[in-house]
Parts: sequence; structure tokens; C-alpha cells
Amino acid sequence: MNTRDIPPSDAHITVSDLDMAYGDYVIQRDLNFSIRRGEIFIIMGGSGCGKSTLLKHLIGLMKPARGKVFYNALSFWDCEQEERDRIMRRSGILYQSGALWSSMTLSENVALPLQEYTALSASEIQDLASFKLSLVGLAGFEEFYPSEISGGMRKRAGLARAMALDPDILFFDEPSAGLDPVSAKLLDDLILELKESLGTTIVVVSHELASIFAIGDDSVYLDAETKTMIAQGNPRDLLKESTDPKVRSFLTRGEG
Ligand SMILES: Nc1ncnc2c1ncn2[C@@H]1O[C@H](COP(=O)(O)OP(=O)(O)OP(=O)(O)O)[C@@H](O)[C@H]1O
Repeated sequence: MNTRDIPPSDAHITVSDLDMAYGDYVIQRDLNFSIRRGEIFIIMGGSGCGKSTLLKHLIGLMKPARGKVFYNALSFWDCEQEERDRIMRRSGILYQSGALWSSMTLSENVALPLQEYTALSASEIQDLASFKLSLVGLAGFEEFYPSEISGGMRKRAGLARAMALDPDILFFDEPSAGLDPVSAKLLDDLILELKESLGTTIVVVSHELASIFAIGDDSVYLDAETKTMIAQGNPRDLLKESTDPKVRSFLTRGEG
């Protein structure tokens, strides 16, 4: 494994010699990869391999047992707390459930981070919340409560909230979980649109193959057994070229 002291210049996030552990229990070792600016990067692998744990490391919620996570050229855990907060404010996160406040309208949900982190006026915030909702196809739903809309719409509203502060990086934890195939496809289309129109770097944890092939520019495959990454690259290329039986089995649902 190579040790990267200086991240490559087109890298937005670089993971260098990363070991992840809960106490003494090591989940993954020797992770080395870069996520390029403006690409959709997929974290994939079987159940329990450590995908969510890796996400927690990328969003600054967990400290590496060993190794570093760089944002641009900044090593996250070597920064002062203030700088870490600044880096994390440039990230938006969409959790599986959409994680909306049920007692607030969609507009109020999207407005919340704007109220917390900006000095904008109430009417500016309201306009911006409406604009963000329109970006995810929810114009006209500002006054609806989460319980009044479908699961797919809730995810999109969660996305509008994650985008409230114009993040450089968007993280998605299993975006298609619990969605029917048509809603899942609509969400994939939306993710692709955001990449094209806003140039946002997008990191997705997923084991939905249709989605992985539809949106992934690059990926890493974590293996639970050997506790390290055993493949990296464009998922469609991996499907064509990987000779690793575990990677092939995952990408072909056990048929390749
Ligand atoms: N808070 C925790 N404390 C201790 N062990 C944990 C904790 N969270 C997860 N683990 C363990 O870490 C390993 C990886 O879990 P993780 O949730 O990251 O995997 P995953 O690939 O996201 O799984 P899935 O696809 O099933 O959601 C599992 O063995 C899990 O039991």
C-alpha cells in the first residue's frame, strides 16, 4: 500500500493508510483512495463490511485508528476544531430516512440550517428554502408536513435541506433504501442532475446495483472477510474487468 503524504491535486477527499476500529475491534485496514472533485463516488460492499463506518470517518464523526483523511490538502484531524467545523459546514448529509423534523413543514425543515448558520433575513431564508425545494422537484410543497408526502418526496426534501448551505460535498447514506424502483430511479436522475448543474462532489453508500451502475463514476469495494478494500474504479469497468470472485459476485448478484 502506498502512503500519500500529499493528496493528488484533483482530489477533494483523500483517505490515506486509514484503519477504522471500534475500540480494539478493527473494521477495515489500509484504506487508500481519493475522491475527485465533482465526481460521484460509491462506497460499496456486502452487509457489515464497514460502509457506514467509512462514511462516519468521511464526515468527521469518527477519528481514524490510524491514517488520515484529507479535505483538499488539509488533514482533518490535524486541523484546529474551528477549521474542522468550517470543513464540515461545507458538507451536506442525507441520511437514509431523510431525517426531517415531523413537526415542521418542508420549508421550515430546509430553513433550519440557514437560520442556524447564516445571517440572512427571514424573507431571504424563505425564498432560498423555496428555491432549494424547487431544485429537487418540490416547488409548491413548501407548506406540507413530512407525513403528508411520499417516501421518495421525503428523501428529496431531505436532499433540499442537505443542500441548504450550498455544500461542496454531499454524502448519501443508502439513498434508495425503502424506495420503489421508479422513485429510486428518479432520485438517481436527480443526483446526476445535481452533479452536472452544481458540480458538487457526491459520495454515496449503496448496495443497489442499478443505482451504482447508473450514477457511479468511481468506487471502492470493502471486503468484510479480509477487512480491506479489494477493488477500486468505475463500477461499470469493474463489472467488465474485475477478476476477483467476491467483486464479480457482488456486481452480478452472484451470477458472474
Ligand atoms: N457503534 C459500534 N460499535 C461497535 N461495532 C460497531 C458499531 N457500529 C458498527 N459496528 C460494527 O462494525 C461493522 C461494520 O458496520 P457498518 O455499519 O459500518 O457496516 P455496513 O457495511 O454499513 O453494513 P450494512 O450494509 O449492513 O449497513 C459491523 O461488524 C458492525 O457490527
